[in-house]
Amino acid sequence: MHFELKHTDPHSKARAGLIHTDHGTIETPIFMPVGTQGTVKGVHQQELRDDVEAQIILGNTFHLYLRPGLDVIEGAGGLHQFIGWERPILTDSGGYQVYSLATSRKITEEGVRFQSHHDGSYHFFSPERAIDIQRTIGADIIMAFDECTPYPCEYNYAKRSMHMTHRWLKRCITQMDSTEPKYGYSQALFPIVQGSVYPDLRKESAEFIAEQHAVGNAIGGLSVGEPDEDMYSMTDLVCSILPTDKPRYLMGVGTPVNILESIALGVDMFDCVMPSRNARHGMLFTSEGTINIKNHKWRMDYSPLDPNGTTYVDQVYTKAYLHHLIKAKENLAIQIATIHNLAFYLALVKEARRRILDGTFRTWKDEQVKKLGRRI
Ligand SMILES: N#Cc1ccc(CCNc2nc3cc4nc(N)[nH]c(=O)c4cc3[nH]2)cc1
Repeated sequence: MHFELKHTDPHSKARAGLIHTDHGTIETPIFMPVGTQGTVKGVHQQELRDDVEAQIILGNTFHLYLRPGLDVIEGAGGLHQFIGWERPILTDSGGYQVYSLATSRKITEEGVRFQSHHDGSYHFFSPERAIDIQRTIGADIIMAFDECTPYPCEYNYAKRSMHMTHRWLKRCITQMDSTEPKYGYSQALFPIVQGSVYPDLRKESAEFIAEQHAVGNAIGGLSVGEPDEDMYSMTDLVCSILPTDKPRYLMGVGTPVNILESIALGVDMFDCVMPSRNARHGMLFTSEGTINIKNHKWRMDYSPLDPNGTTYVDQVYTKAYLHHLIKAKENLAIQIATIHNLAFYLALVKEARRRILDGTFRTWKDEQVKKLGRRI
């Protein structure tokens, strides 16, 4: 994997680039739809490719390891083969999911012991194990095994947690360097910056991660309940330290406004369950603001989902129809709403990239931020 920085906006820290992987090239800034269990819920891989125009999707080590299990994925020849997705995949290492999902978990220097939320069985993830599991899943970009520091937390807790993540990172790098890809294409390891919302810890963590000279770097421990201002200030500080010639991935972010503001701070990659999760609850992101399609006001509104929408669902289906489907709890409702929201996120970052390249990003971003926050 290698990153080509094509252009940096003169009026902000926004960048446009290309990430070259063995499964194809990704244009940055990019949004990565989340396919936790090997599927972006409710959407076919072909729709992801052709209608959403997704360039890379996320899988999840913690979930895939528990179900369907590594034997099933390895037997298929890796996750790309198993799910029929030929473009790039990134897997998160499980650090965040163990912390947010496992029934019980015990963290020691060695790793994390946890109980499956499916059947109560006990499991153990060490940094080495997390790398081996991601080798078996076969994603193009894999994440270091870290502790996502909870928010809020005391300074000393954040410091101890960050230093353990740094020790775990060294173990991940050693394990990565002493193992090979299993399916014949290369895999890249991204380290993850921690340090909670403490500037001195964030600086120390960003400097430590930068010293590892990885092919890409992630910013973790954010979008965990902290105020947006803290997310932006920590992101700005970390991006000012991370190398400019490597992609920066801000994990778990976020709303359309969070994404545009973070692009302006120098972030290149994003993932968030929000567009797909909101879709399942009837919350649509549109060019004029957010819509709750369950609201009675849409019952006889025969206008398209989004007149400026980029995919066929935006033109073919009306607000009234989707209102009916979601009220009737029809499966098609989730499919239409999810394709719409994901296409909205991909179109947003695609337009941001175009604006960065033609030098109009800053004013466009400020206009968008005003519109996107509106509820209609
Ligand atoms: N709807 C919805 C919705 C649900 C959850 C979220 C928060 C996602 N935030 C988030 N994901 C993360 C993953 C992460 N993975 C790892 N390995 N490490 C992190 O520090 C980390 C931090 C994260 N922060 C945001 C929106």
